Amino acid sequence: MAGEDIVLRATGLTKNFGKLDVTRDVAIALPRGARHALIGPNGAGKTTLINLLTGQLQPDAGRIELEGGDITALAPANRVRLGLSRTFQINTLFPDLTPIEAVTLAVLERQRCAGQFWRRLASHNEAIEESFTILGQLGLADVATRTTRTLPYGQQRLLEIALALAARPRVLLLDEPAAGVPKDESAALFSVIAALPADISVLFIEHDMDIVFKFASRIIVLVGGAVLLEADPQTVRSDPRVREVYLGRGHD
Ligand SMILES: Nc1ncnc2c1ncn2[C@@H]1O[C@H](COP(=O)(O)OP(=O)(O)OP(=O)(O)O)[C@@H](O)[C@H]1O
Repeated sequence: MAGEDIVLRATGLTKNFGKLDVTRDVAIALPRGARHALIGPNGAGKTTLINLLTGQLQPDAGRIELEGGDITALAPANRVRLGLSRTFQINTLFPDLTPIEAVTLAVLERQRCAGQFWRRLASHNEAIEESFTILGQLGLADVATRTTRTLPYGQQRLLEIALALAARPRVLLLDEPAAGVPKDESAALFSVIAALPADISVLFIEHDMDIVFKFASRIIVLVGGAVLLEADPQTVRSDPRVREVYLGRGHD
């Protein structure tokens, strides 16, 4: 749309698994600083859409643009380099490293990719400092030197986000960031996500509607692989089609 600062845009995205249409002509536009939720019943195609955006899957048709550049054919690592990072539903951490070790390695990896790795010692000190800043943003400074496996699960999920932030993303795609976290801790986790730097655009998948309505500025509703509705929380909450999809399938 004219005048809007769209960071990530997908148009006509289509993906089939055999006879199953998992993604059907999907168009999304994520503005700078977005805190958008992607919701939909089980099997709606939410994870598949994230996998298409990040390059884990190739679409059968459609186009994906990051800051106006066509990234549709790029490998996931190249998309990360351009500023598109993600987290996964499942835990992907190294349990024996400490948060500061893990995030510093991720920062060094980013620098290596940018060809700055051989600035050596100064670079390493900067990487450690940057890592402490990232851990601080996520409320993990106090546990920076504890072994990851000893951290409460909510903090491990935040560490996943810290690792994604080490790539300095412009867009962060979070696939159920609170999966496995006790319900009373997930609001705290989402408060931290909401407070991430304002220039990072966030799209998150979340099943808990209380959380979605509290933390999303806009909501994309995916049903049967297609976008049923994209609107503000109030509009989504009162839309009869959305109520039908959820109430009709036993969700609250
Ligand atoms: N690699 C694959 N091969 C075949 N079918 C797949 C594959 N990945 C996903 N599917 C199917 O595509 C559909 C969409 O799956 P997807 O995981 O994207 O949904 P989802 O909305 O993320 O679901 P959930 O909320 O349960 O995580 C499902 O019917 C799933 O079984």
